Amino acid sequence: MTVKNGASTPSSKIEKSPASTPATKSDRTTPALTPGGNRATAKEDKIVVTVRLRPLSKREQAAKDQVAWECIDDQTIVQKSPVNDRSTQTSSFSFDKVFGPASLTETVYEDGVKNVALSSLMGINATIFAYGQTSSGKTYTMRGITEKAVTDIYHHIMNTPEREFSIRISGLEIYNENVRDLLNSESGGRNLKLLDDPEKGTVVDKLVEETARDDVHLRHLISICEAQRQVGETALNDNSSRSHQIIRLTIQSTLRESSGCIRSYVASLNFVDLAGSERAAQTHADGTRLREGCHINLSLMTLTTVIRKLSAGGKRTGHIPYRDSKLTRILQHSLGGNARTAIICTLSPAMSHAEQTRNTLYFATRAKEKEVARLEAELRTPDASEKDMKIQLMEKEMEELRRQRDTALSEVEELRQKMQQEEKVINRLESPRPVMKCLSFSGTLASNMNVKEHNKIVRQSMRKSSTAPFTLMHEIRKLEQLQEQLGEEANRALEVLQKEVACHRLGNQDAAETIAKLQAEIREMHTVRPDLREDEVVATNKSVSANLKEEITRLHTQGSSIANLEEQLENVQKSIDKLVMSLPKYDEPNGDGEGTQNSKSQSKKKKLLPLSSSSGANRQNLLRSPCSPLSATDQVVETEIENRSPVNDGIAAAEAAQGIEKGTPAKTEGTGGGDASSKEGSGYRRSSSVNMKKMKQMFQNAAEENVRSIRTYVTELKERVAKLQYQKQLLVCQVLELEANEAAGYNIENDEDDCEGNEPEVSWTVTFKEQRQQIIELWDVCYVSIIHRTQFYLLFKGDPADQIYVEVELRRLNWLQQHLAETGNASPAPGGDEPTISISSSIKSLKREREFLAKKMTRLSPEERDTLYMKWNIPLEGKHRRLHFVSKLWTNPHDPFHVNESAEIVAKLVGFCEGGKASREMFELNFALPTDKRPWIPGLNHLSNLLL
Ligand SMILES: Nc1ncnc2c1ncn2[C@@H]1O[C@H](COP(=O)(O)OP(=O)(O)OP(=O)(O)O)[C@@H](O)[C@H]1O
Repeated sequence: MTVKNGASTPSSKIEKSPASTPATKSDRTTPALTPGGNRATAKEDKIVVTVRLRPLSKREQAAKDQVAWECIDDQTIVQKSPVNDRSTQTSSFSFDKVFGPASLTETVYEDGVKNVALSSLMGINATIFAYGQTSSGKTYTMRGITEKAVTDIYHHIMNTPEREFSIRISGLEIYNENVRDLLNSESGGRNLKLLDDPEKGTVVDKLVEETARDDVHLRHLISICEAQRQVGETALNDNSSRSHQIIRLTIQSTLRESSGCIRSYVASLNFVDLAGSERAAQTHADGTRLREGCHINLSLMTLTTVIRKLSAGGKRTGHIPYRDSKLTRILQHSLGGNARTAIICTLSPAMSHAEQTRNTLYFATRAKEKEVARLEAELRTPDASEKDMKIQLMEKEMEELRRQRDTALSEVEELRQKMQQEEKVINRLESPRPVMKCLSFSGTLASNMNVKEHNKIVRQSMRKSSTAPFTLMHEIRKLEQLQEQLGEEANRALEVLQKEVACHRLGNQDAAETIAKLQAEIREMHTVRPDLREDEVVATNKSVSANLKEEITRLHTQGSSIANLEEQLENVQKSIDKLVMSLPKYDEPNGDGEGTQNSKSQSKKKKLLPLSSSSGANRQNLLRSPCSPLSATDQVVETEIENRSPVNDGIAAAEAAQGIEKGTPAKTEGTGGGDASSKEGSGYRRSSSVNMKKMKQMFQNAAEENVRSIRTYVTELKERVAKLQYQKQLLVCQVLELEANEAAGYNIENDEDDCEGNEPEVSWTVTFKEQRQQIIELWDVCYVSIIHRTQFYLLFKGDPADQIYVEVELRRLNWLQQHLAETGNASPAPGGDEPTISISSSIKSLKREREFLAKKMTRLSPEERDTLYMKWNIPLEGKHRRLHFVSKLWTNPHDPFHVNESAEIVAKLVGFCEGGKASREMFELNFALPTDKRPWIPGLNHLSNLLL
């Protein structure tokens, strides 16, 4: 925070009763801190308070109302008063900025709001309030401000290609302490509940939150909120001046690099258009007495009280009544803590409204006092710049923690050895011989009693000095054990799995090669031996089929080992989960910057999983996994530095407040160590200056990071297993195709001929797109299972390694299409073992599948369902809307957007879409189902029969 010295504000020269204004109050104590703002650049303030004076309205002009206020410079507004006015009321007010009647909203935004609003892009919560009496211009100002903020936000996004942004929006209105969703027209003004979330604070239950696709979409959603509020106005008459509107943007951004680091910001930006302030003022005018018939706006009153209490700053203010109203509960984190706030107080210039205007200015003054109080409190610390330096030191120390941890561990090791030696010395002292030796050696001890006393003192002093290292060592040993347990278990399991997967991959490669060979042979037969007789072709087909069958049998035997493999993967997953559960949760400071002494039960939990030097081998193994390109500690450091959420800042603040000295070992006193402690092992003293709590946190983070990387690795393994399974099934398809051709007496079409004409330079990407589109269209005409489509679509996205799957799927579908065309609606062969695939059986299967998915719609919340119904034009009041909705999925193969969305929805319904990892999780899920539970995949009925 830069503080400019000096200049008194212009207001101090004009004020009639300076003592009553906050400006002079501050001037008296710390002249550099006038709220008017020469003190500091507004952009650095946590609360920026500005006022905007609108022009006289037409109505006021018509009523010949007089202009009562004047902005004499860009920070001061004064009341014009008749010459003979002897009132002692304050007539001059100073703020960060004062905007006169000619000011544009753009200027108000640029000078009073922009910096606060844009801090939300850096992970700092920000709130913009418009406060003022009815018709003073709150909505007028707030609309323009919101519009400009949206423009700037998207401008920033465009200019920050290295980060990926996501913006979510929600809107609500608080009227008469009822919370109404402004984005959900169907809620019919339902009062939403407020819930206390231990992590997020107060949350509005069932509030719709939409993700904005782009700026146009975001503006559209904002306009829906505005429109909803207007609907409410008509229905509730006067509610515009009594209701508060909050539009909340949640802005999240992540660095687009595959470093595996979290490196993300998330913060909310609230635009709050408050109710007319005269409601609160009326009640104030009467003290706390309720005026009969006048409905008091509880939220606004509480907001005023909260601001007043906060403005008492360093003085003991006691309880801050955030919870007394819905508005202050919802905005609690934006009013206190590390959030940034801009308050725009809108004023009518009319003489007839002078009193209300004055009340608004008092409110603005109190709000600014809050900032002044904060700064004063900051200045009361011995040296503000020293505090800044401490924060910087802390940040630097984050980088050094890894090194310090290693140093600490090796020092502990040294200490342990030293102590062992000391123990030996003690033992020698306790035994008779060493006593004699000691006696004879020193020659200064007069009696046996003296020797005993001496030994006792030595022992006591050694034990005292050893208390802290013992505790630390004990702690570290426990951590090492846990770490080793995790490392060994995971490494052992992974090693086995890696081997098995490699074997299976080899086996399947063999199979693929066999097919390729067989196909080549067939091609040869057609090209080299055109003279081949039909019966010879059939015979050859049979042998091809037999070969493939052999292959399938082999794969089938592999099936059980794949199942084993999956089981083992599950076990690894479970043991990892168990270990993760056993990881202790460390106390974290709360948002108010106070170190939370978490519940006793938490503090009783087991301690940490460190990466200790002695478990270096395990650590190396774990970190060598493909998903962990950075060392865990690097990641922790980066995450902590990047993630400047108020909570994290709170940690730093809390520690600063507790006066934790970092990197200044000499100042730290060992507990119970006494002189002996301070003399003994300076190495340990250095390590003990490292904040133990932080060090533990580092260990925990590192261990968790390892677990995460193992998890990712296991997920990858699972994916590979799923692909192997799929490959196996596709091979079965080939046999099926051959058999069908054989039964129909066809020669095998050499589809490879199609490929021969392809220019080699045609890129796989282009081919993939074309083939996938063909596949999508064929799925549609063949009534293929939509779960299968979803799986395939999400799993095979154009990776060159997918080529074989895409080609075989295309081939299978071509065959299926032909087959369906030929069999038409043929019934199953009477007495036949295998059901014939027909159009009607496929349609039936598909219908059953849609019914199954309709039931799965319960996986979505009612709000999610309603949003989807609206989007997909399903009447919300329809009786069978779930089925109606599901029946629309995967019905338009020509619309890529439709296809993509259908796939995502189906994936979600089946339950493998969480965390946006549909493609990873979905495949295994499908194959995890017993084949008899997946009867809807045409063609796979055959396969399962063959496989069983
Ligand atoms: N700075 C301004 N310049 C010109 N006209 C303004 C300005 N501010 C407000 N107005 C006009 O004054 C009228 C009242 O403004 P607005 O509706 O924004 O007030 P409000 O404080 O939101 O009122 P309410 O509390 O009833 O919602 C509107 O017609 C608006 O166009």
